[in-house]
Amino acid sequence: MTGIVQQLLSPCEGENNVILFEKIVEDLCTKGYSIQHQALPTGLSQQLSDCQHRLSDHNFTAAGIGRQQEYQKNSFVRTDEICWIDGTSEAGRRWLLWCEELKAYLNRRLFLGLFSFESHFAHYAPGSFYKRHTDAFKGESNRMLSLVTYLNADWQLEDGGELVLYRDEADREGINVLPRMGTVAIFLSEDFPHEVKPAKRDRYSVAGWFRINTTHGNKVDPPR
Ligand SMILES: O=C(O)CCC(=O)C(=O)O
Ligand SMILES: [Fe+2]
Repeated sequence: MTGIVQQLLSPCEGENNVILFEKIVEDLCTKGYSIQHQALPTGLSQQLSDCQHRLSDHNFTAAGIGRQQEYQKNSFVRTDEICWIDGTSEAGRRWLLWCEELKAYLNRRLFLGLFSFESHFAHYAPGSFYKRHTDAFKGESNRMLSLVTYLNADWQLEDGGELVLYRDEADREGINVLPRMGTVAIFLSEDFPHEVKPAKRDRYSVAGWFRINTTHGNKVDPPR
């Protein structure tokens, strides 16, 4: 663990993280994905939720698909709104540090060579969705691991809005994940098509990606 991260964590929080991170490692090795409930350190989900609610509407923009020049809004595919997390808020900083710690742990245990992390708040208004998609295409992207955490208290089955994670292209059934406060879903970005079903309530989350560095020759890896 890096010094700065260690300083900001209580000993107990550090230990809990290691137990959780090890479960994630085991799941990633055996299944390629991991779903963990009440995974975030005490208070962090609530802190993120408060932070997201304090952000006003103008901080959020309609989400798009694709990267850089190919980036485009496409309301057939997704209708959520997003706001990137840059670490200017206390909640954002704590979240980024936790993800940094997870990244270091995964690199140490699995030699993944994860290099950077990017994440955003997302808001799905009632009826919003994100159709079946893959976060990275084989050989084309440097997104290696996708991570989502949810910020919705008292979410019930009838509220809809599940994340459905498909084991491969042929899988039509999938694994359903309710977007409940503190649940974390993490999966190999290239291997798991997934979708967000329309919800009946406002659905709040943070989605993020661990990336490897694809800088080579004189082509520098862009930040996003
Ligand atoms: O919110 C979720 O459950 C998943 C979001 C997602 O797939 C994405 O932002 O790429
Ligand atoms: Fe996705």
